[in-house]
Amino acid sequence: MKFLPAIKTLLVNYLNRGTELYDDPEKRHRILIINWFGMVGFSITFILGINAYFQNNDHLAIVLLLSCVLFFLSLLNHWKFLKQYRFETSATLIQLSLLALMLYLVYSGGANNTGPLWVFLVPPVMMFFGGLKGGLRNTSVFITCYCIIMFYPENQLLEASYTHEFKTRVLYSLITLTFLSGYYEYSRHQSFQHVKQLSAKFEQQALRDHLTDIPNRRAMMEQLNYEYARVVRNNYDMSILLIDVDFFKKINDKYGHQCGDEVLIKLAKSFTATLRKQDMISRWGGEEFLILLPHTGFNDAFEVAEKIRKTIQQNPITFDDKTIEITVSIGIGKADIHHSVDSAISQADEHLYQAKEEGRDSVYPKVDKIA
Ligand SMILES: Nc1nc2c(ncn2[C@@H]2O[C@H](COP(=O)(O)OP(=O)(O)OP(=O)(O)O)[C@@H](O)[C@H]2O)c(=O)[nH]1
Repeated sequence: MKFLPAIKTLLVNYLNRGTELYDDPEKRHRILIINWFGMVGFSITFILGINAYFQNNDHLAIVLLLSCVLFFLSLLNHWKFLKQYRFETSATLIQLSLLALMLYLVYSGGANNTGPLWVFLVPPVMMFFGGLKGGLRNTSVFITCYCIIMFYPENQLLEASYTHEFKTRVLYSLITLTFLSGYYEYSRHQSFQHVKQLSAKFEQQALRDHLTDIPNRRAMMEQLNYEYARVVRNNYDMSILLIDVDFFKKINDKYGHQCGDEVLIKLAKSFTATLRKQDMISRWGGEEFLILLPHTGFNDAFEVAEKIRKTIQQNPITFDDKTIEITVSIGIGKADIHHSVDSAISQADEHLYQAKEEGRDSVYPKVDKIA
């Protein structure tokens, strides 16, 4: 029994082969199905083919072993083209092999006239591979072919012989199963879409600050690293502004925490309105905001910072009929091929400290202090 976990790992690894190449869950699902059905189809047709051979049912043995080869080829093609997403061809090949095999079993009766019992595989497998639309289309084509073979006048298209009741019962069951499989596929798709939307929403929420509804620190770190990769590639500058609200504790103490929250929301809006489209603002933490200015050197960053400082200073915030004078201090940091994102953040932090030391309502360094 010790080998059971090893077999399980082997099977899971086999089934997931190639799924790691894609992020899209739909593609991963399709790869999983091809791996799974390719293996099941290959094994079953191989075993039944050998069995038919030993029972001297040569025709059936040939058809089954031929299908087995087709399943194997589709798997080979699938693995070969995994990275190019050309495994659609494999999916089509598997479906065609299955449909042809099923029609042959209906026509010939298979082993002791039990062949038509396999046709119940068709609706679920077609839905798995083709989704609701493709599955319904392929199953309808199959049912039409089934009807032509089974109900052609005087059984001229049949090698086996079945009773009329048997043919119709199989047909009714097949149609019922088609509806059930279709409904199952529809619900699966709906739940899948729902989960996808939810996870996109959560992902979005995880990157936004709940209070101000601007990107949070995590989102900013992602963007800083993304932007820095471009800085290194193209050898240009980028600047960051670290903004801190002056004496914010006093606002909370004097007007209450709710007012403090409102001030932060309005400040976030004001910063956003002042910036260019390509700039990005984030709530860095508490009463601190960090702005990313791509493609911007110290001089231009200073101008932007001054504009922000003056706008805040000249536009007091109103809350419950009270007018609250606000000022901010801003530290500038610069990243280039020699200075990483982390060093730019530390620099902005030091400069913010200098701006506070200068008496607040200030930007540091000043243009004239920039070498
Ligand atoms: N209302 C509100 N207050 C916050 C929030 N986050 C942080 N604060 C408050 O912000 C205040 C920051 O105070 P300090 O770090 O002492 O700084 P300051 O009063 O702004 O003084 P300086 O930075 O030196 O000008 C603290 O009282 C925090 O409780 C928030 O989301 N909402």
